[in-house]
Amino acid sequence: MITAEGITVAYGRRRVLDGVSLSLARGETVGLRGPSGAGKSTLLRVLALLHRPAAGTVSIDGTAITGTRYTVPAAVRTRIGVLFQSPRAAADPRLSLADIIAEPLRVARRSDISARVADLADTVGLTADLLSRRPHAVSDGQLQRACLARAFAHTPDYLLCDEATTMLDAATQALIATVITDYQQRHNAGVLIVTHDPALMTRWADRTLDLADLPATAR
Ligand SMILES: Nc1ncnc2c1ncn2[C@@H]1O[C@H](COP(=O)(O)OP(=O)(O)OP(=O)(O)O)[C@@H](O)[C@H]1O
Repeated sequence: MITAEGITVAYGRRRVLDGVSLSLARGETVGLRGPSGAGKSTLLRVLALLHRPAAGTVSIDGTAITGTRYTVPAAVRTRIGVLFQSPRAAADPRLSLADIIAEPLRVARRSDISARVADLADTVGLTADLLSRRPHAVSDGQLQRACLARAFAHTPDYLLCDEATTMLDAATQALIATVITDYQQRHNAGVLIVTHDPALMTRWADRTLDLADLPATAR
C-alpha cells in the first residue's frame, strides 16, 4: 500500500494542501476529484515522489520514503508509474516513440531494451511503424499510449494518472482505460485516477475521494 499522511504543500506563501492523507492499496482503483486548483495534481506529484512536501510522509508498505526523484533508490521509485494529462508536455519531441518508451530502461541500464520496448509497445497497442516516428508525426492518443508504455517500463505496483485521458476522444479514452485495467489485473496494481469526468470516475473507480473531504491526520 502507498500512503500519504499529513501532506502539506505551499507554493510561496500559498498553502495548497494542508495535512492531507490518503492511501492506495494494490489492486484497487481510487478516483480523486475536487475543484480546479484544489491541489489534486500537487498531491499526485507528492505521491509520485516528484515533489517534496513541506510536511507529511509518503510510505510504501509502511516504510517512509525520504527524498524525491533520483535521491530515492531506484528499486523504490520504480514501483510508481505516472501518466500525465498532456503527452506533448511529457515527451521529448526530438525522440522517436521507441526512444521515449526506452528512456527509463536506459536510465536503469537494462540489457534487453529492444525486446522490452517491443513488449511494452504491444501491451499498449502501438504498431512497429509508429515506434520509429517522432511525436509531431503521431496523434495525441498514440503519443499518450507511448507515455503509458513508458510508465509501465519497470512494471510499477502503483500507477498514478493525472487527467490522463482528458484530451482524448471517447474511443481512445476507452482504449487507454482498457489497457490500464488489463495491466492492473495482471499485476495487481493500485491505480489512482485524477479526473473531472464523473462518468469516467463512476465507471472506473472502486472508491472516490474528494480532495475537499480528505482527512487531515490531525482531524
Ligand atoms: N509549481 C507551482 N508554483 C506555484 N503554484 C503552483 C505550482 N503548481 C501548482 N500551483 C498552484 O497550486 C494550486 C493547485 O494546483 P494543482 O495543479 O495541484 O490543482 P488541481 O486540483 O490539480 O487543479 P486542476 O483540476 O485545475 O488541474 C493552483 O492554484 C496552482 O496554480
